[in-house]
Amino acid sequence: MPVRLCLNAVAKTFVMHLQDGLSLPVVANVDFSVNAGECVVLGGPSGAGKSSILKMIYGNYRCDEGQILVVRKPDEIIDIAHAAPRRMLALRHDTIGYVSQFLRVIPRVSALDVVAEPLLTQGADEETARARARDLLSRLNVPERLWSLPPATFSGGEQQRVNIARGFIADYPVLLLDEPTASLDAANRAVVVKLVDEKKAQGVAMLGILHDQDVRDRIADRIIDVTAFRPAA
Ligand SMILES: Nc1ncnc2c1ncn2[C@@H]1O[C@H](COP(=O)(O)OP(=O)(O)OP(=O)(O)O)[C@@H](O)[C@H]1O
Repeated sequence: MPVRLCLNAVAKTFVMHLQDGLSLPVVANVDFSVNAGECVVLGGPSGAGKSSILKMIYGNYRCDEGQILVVRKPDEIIDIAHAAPRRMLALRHDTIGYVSQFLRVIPRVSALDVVAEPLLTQGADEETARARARDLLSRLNVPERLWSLPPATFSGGEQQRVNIARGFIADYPVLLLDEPTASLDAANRAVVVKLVDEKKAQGVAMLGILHDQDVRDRIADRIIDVTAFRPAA
């Protein structure tokens, strides 16, 4: 399967401006790639830099060195490390999705519309987007009586499942999974495993952080140990 995401010699150092410019090197020489149709999981102990790598790929953290190459179209490869903010926004719109456990609640927007929105912005018609949103909410066992309500008052677990539905609904060639199953029950963890399998079958390249050993064993095609990228002392 073709490569969709490739990190070359990536490095990140945090500079603490309020602490006399103290510098905290987190990762260096990060080299790996993710192919279409596979799910790669970042492993390693707490503080090793897994989230920092994911955040650099999504453009939340600046990448200090190296290249983060993503294939947007067969003839368009973009280096996220040097992408302008506008280009990064375009990538988030059509190329890279991010599924986390936390829902950013939008006031007065129903759960159904929160879930349908990423597909609508990718150009799907309203009927298709809402049908897919209903399907995902129902698969993730969000009670139908909640679909027309804004998720602000939902329980933590319900909000999390709305967020997962929102993360999986659109058709991104690259999907970042940031602890998507944290605190889900076994039945809903199994649904997420199935959703990941379906994305693999569609050729989506996924990179994740998953502390849940059982889910990791079921979805990881490869585990990359981030301690290998520890900066030299
Ligand atoms: N915005 C930031 N400013 C300063 N230091 C940061 C920042 N983000 C992360 N770090 C530091 O970088 C190191 C790696 O953090 P990161 O969250 O990437 O690790 P992780 O492997 O994802 O850990 P965990 O498994 O606990 O989530 C930590 O020492 C953390 O304190």
